[in-house]
Amino acid sequence: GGFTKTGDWLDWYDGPTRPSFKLPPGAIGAHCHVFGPGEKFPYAPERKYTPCDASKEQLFALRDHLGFTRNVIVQGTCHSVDNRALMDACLASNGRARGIATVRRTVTNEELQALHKAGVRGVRFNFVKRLVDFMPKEDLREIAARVAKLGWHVVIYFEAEDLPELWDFFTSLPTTIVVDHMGRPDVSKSVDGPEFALFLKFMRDYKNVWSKVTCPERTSKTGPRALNGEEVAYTDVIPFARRLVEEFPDRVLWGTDWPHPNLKSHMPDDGLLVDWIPHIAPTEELQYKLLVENPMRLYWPESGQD
Ligand SMILES: O=C(O)/C=C(\C=C(/O)C(=O)O)C(=O)O
Repeated sequence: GGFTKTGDWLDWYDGPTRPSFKLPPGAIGAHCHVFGPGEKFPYAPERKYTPCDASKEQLFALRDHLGFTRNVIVQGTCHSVDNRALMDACLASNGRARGIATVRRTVTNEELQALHKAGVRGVRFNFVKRLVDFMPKEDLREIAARVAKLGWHVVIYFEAEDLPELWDFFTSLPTTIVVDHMGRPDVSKSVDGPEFALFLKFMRDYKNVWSKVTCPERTSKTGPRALNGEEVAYTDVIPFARRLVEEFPDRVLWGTDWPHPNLKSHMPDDGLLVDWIPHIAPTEELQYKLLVENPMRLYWPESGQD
């Protein structure tokens, strides 16, 4: 167990525990990354951080160790618009991985077709300042309109305080929208406060908006071990994730976010992250929607059955 440190942030947790929570058959980890390996898939010169290498083989081994059947792999900003590592992992997965790519408006139709053939089903728009220099909104609108024709959706990553200014842009997108990490709520504020109320309004008023109830380790102030000694991790994030699961049971997704880029305070044991799921999805029905039905409908619709 434990972690080593390369570059400017912690490496992923080596030797994760086997979860005590039994994932339902067909469970899908709907947010993770592959990084490099750098000598085969070089990191983008314009990146704002250099990750540790995190290969498809290591991702698939973790998938099997935790008990997932499929993965959705999300392009990391450290690879920018070079989706080769993502495509390589999806193609190597025997249909068990789908991808979310990053593209510029100059992407050709042939490139989009190749991405689709590899298993890509969406693009990611990132509004986190420490990760990227933003693309112009008109570029993003054009990309969204083009990928909508492929049946793809748009994954958005932003910080809660930026939702008001991004509201008009987000609510004008023509596709399904999947929000990364609940829009990073400030969990020191009340779950019934005005800040999270805006996010709830986003999902209540726009039925095409989904959210990943992920990354408690990025927003929690109580940290990996509750200060109250309950031994439940990230207790301050549970009310936010649970509210979304219970109010929007058909529009939530979950994933480990392995290999957890840019974490500095600690590195979560992925097995313990899986054990967090029953705290936010307290019934078998909610767990099955979160982990199987919803991601299957969005990423493997052709498979019909779960
Ligand atoms: O892995 C995550 O989803 C979160 C982060 C990084 C990225 O998403 C990325 O570089 O693409 C972060 O918050 O640093």
